[in-house]
Amino acid sequence: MKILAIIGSGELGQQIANFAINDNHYKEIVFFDDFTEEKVVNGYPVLGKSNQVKSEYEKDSFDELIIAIGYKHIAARKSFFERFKGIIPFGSVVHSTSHVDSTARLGEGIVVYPMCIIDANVDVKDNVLLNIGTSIAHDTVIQQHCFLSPRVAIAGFVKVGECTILGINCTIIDNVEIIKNTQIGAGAVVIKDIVESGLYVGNPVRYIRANDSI
Ligand SMILES: CC(=O)SCCNC(=O)CCNC(=O)[C@H](O)C(C)(C)COP(=O)(O)OP(=O)(O)OC[C@H]1O[C@@H](n2cnc3c(N)ncnc32)[C@H](O)[C@@H]1OP(=O)(O)O
Repeated sequence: MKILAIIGSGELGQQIANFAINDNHYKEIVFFDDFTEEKVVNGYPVLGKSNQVKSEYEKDSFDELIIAIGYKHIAARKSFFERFKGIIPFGSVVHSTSHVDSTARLGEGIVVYPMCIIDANVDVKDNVLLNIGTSIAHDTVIQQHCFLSPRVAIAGFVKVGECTILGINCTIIDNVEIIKNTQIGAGAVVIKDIVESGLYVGNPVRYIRANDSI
């Protein structure tokens, strides 16, 4: 079994670390974090800042990398992934209680929390996080760096653009396309294409403002 490095030792990183160990995906965890001086977080060592990731990889301190930066900093999520792509191998954690159809494709660096369903021909691109109980129906594509909150429900043939944040319990009907850098609020219902990036809420969704987290 391998050693996983996680960038970000906050709550998200700690959750991913626990899934990775308790669900038997990795044998050890190490953190990198630009914002803590702690040497150990939740029992896992912090090896340094993000500028030490490459040198620690070269010293064999870990095997694979995952970015644990959440929806409040989605641009940083993307930028860390791009900084290390092709230099450090990305890992993934797909919780064993989730169902992934054999025809689905999962990218690098993805995290699938417990009790998710990823149906036939779904394409989840690199560095996407699916939070607990999210369902993605057949032939849907989730582009890179997206953050899906708990219990998001997506119907078939949907296209979600990169760096999109889907709020808890939102619903997207079939054949809809959502442009990149969009944020959808909690419990919202998307019934037609979203062609302008921004923040949307309600049922059916309405645009409220530009998206500050992108
Ligand atoms: C494991 C985890 O925890 S993962 C994270 C899960 N968390 C989420 O999914 C959070 C999703 N966030 C939301 O839904 C937030 O309400 C946001 C991002 C949509 C907006 O937050 P804010 O920027 O603080 O907006 P604010 O509260 O000022 O609301 C702006 C307007 O939108 C309305 N509004 C905000 N959120 C919603 C919503 N989810 N549904 C309907 N209307 C909403 C407000 O009533 C307000 O309307 P008004 O101007 O007519 O009074």
